[in-house]
Amino acid sequence: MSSKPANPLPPVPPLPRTLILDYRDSYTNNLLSLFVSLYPDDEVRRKVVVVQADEITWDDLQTMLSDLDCILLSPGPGRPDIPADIGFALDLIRTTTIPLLGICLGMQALAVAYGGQIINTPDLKHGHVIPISFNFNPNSGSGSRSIFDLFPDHGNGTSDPSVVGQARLGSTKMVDKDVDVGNGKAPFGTEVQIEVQEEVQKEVQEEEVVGGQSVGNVGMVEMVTYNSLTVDPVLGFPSDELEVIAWHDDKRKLEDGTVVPVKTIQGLAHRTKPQYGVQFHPESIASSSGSLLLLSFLQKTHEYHTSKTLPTPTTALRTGYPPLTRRTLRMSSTYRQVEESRAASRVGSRAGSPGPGQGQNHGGRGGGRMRLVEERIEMVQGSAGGIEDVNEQVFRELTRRGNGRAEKLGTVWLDGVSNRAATTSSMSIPSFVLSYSLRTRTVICHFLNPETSRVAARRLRLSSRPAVDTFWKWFSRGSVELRRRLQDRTTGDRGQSLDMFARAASRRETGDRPTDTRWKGGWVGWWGYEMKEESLGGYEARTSGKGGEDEDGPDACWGWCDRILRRSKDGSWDICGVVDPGGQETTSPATVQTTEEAEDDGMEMLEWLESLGLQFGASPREWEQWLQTAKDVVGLAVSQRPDTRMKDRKDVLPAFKPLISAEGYKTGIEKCRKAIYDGNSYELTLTTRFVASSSSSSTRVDPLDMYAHLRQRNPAPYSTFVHFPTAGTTILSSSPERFVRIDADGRVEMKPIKGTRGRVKCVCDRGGVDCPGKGGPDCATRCAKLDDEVARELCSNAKERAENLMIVDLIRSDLQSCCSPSSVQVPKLIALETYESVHQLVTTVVGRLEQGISEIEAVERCFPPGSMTGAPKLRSVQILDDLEAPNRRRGVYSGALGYMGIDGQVDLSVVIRTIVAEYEPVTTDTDRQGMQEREVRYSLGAGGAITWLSDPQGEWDEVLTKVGSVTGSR
Ligand SMILES: C=C(O[C@@H]1C=C(C(=O)O)C=C[C@H]1O)C(=O)O
Ligand SMILES: NC(=O)CC[C@H](N)C(=O)O
Repeated sequence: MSSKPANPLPPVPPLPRTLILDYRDSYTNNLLSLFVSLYPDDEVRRKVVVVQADEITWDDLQTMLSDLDCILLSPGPGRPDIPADIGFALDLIRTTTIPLLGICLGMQALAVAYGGQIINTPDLKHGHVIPISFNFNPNSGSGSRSIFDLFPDHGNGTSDPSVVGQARLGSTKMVDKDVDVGNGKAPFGTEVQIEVQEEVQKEVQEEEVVGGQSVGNVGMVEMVTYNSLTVDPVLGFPSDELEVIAWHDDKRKLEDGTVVPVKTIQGLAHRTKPQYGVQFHPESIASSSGSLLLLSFLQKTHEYHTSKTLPTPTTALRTGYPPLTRRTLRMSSTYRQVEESRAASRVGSRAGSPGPGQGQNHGGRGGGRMRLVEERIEMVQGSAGGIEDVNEQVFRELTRRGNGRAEKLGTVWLDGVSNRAATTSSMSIPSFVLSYSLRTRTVICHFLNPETSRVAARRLRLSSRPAVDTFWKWFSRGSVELRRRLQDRTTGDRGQSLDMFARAASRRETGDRPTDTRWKGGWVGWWGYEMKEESLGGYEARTSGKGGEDEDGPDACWGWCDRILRRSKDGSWDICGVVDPGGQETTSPATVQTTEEAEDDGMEMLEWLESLGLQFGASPREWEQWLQTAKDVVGLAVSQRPDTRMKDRKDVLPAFKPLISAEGYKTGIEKCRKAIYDGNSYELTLTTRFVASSSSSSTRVDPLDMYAHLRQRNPAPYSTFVHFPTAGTTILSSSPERFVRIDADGRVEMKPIKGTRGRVKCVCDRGGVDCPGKGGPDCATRCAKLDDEVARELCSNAKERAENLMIVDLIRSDLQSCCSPSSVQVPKLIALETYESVHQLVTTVVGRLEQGISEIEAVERCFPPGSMTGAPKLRSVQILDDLEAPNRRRGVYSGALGYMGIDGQVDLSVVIRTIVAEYEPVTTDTDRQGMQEREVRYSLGAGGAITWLSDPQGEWDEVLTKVGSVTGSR
């Protein structure tokens, strides 16, 4: 093969005003990536708008039409012949005159609008890259009915089929024969079809052998498909109206088992109107030449608007198109959010939309004068135990010294453990804890009454306007406002004041990476899976799915941690946190109401917390005390002999039992496959839970002992211990999966995992009789080799790669809703990562926050984690709500756990491989004594992504492997 340089990009027309109607597909926003490959971000933001199809009416659309130059109909779940799925699209297709491009569901709608029928595609394969053959017109330009005219290497007289595969924008093969396919004369799916297909294949082969000039009009390109349904090429195919311009050589299994070749329609064009459709997904990260397809459509759009036959006003657009009007832009929820946030930040010190009373109390209690401070303790790891054991000792010692605060309000340990390298570890005791219940729309704040040192609780009902005020929005506004108060810091009289904001601001301009990305204090806690009710557009909560009373733990819970003890990778320790030079030691009891009954309404977060007498930073004296405590704690721990309890940790975990049987889970898998077959989902992350209770164990085990066991036997990058007794919840996590990390300068990174294999481990030294390497002197080497083979198989497994790709495309689309469009990139696609007990396929997706979007809003827009839902997210989540034991919530499992720092940094894991301990909340001193007696319910969620190709037994085994990585039972 020669190495001719890629074709230059064909001329790009002025960007027409484009409406993308989103049918709640989780990929639609990726179309923006195609636009920004051709036009600058700013222009795309002004001229391209994504609107949820179910949020506008046919009448709304009529009023928008004069503001639009072309329309894209997105992919989506469901069927184009079901009105509830497709809305007014069929009317739109039949009546509109402006250019229109339908993608997947959108193309199917094009066919149905003109009388076509929808059937199941013969060979369901979601997320696979398949070859697409297409027609093109060598003399493209007006009159051509194909939107493949620009595909390499066509139209510039340099067509050399032997090199086209290396062209910049994708791999394409050309043949030199004009084959008459699918234009109505030789309908698809017939005997003739098969002959045609063979003929095409022969031509392709001959062409490759001969390697001569391509003058013909059939090309090939590789694209990703996500469809279960397809346009029937034979029955009712509206050949008077539509022409087939692309197809895939597929196969269909007949009832007698024989497999026959068939073609599936992959591209359509209207014979007279500027309307086109493609069945594949040009916007997928694994599709090639998607931008060329869009460019071709936009060229056709421009040709249409500059055509002499059209009325004058349209012809006048020859030189460019105006931006969309604000009214049209406001139909997009992303636009509205960005606009609101920007307006709010222009108002001055206000963060989000000001709520009632916000800002009235800002001058109080040291507001605006807080500083981030960091001080080294200079204590390096001692000789006792391994480095990780020292961490544990420090944590235990810190808990003991918490003056009862740890016992009453809780402890957090952002651990992160690795067997391979030393990691950082951060510990803290919250000064107050917020928990939120979706059912009552109430936030409860637990804190210590400074007079009595007892736990006090105050409730706040969010305003009665759920659409306007969600916990996400309330919390985001308050947190942004809190962050603002750090901005005017001056350097402290002692210690190093971290001028995070000055640096972050300059980094935004220079693009440098922040140097210190460690946690510096702020919120630690979790977003439970059910918080999707307030984050996922279009979601309708099941009324019966809220669980019984005993299941009613908080849906989100965040503890404020302003004093942190941290260990660096080199083993040294430091303290870090927020200091409020004007802060006071005690709060005037007169300002604090501590009764459970007191309930506030609709106040903004800061205003409310301050009315309770709470502070966000330590006073200088408290900071001194903190430094002393930290020194003592670390000093003692590093000099101590290892705690003997650490030595023998066998069997500290209770025996977990599955909530449903293997058969029950497999029935769920079949239901998932049915939903996929029907076109309602492409992939569903089906989960279940394994449960245990303290009453079922013979001896009561302290959750911290359990966690200590877990961090040793299954070290994971997101190992975390969060203990919030007032919320009745303790979390023991060994999650390997990053949900989202956001740097202080707005860089976002998500790392979805899909594809799991248990590792092969030599167990000879543990007296294993059934060692996979069969024992003997070379057993360890044999096991390592087997382990390698397992990893290799995983990496090349088409089904696992497809599972990963589907989530990656979904996550790219999630990020497109909060990041600037051209910043969303995939630096690492489907890479192997190996952990203590499993191999995983992991992808890295990055972006940069759109100005005006806060980090918590970004988390909200991506929540719940796509790897726990499947795709498309909304429809899949609704299906899973019904499938997974309808009376149970997923709770903490499947949500996000970690920190949201005061400096704007966020690091959250996906809550998997995690034990959640739940009990009656401990809120009074009497209760606390009773805690030893109270029953603790432990649960461990596990599941996996189900696709059409799933094997039920294999999937159940995968669930057991995941559970086993936590319990050690496998
Ligand atoms: C559902 C779980 O894991 C999810 C599913 C995975 C898979 O299907 O391979 C991998 C990681 C997680 O995103 C779980 O661990 O419970
Ligand atoms: N990605 C899509 O748009 C899918 C369309 C349709 N639901 C199908 O399964 O065929």
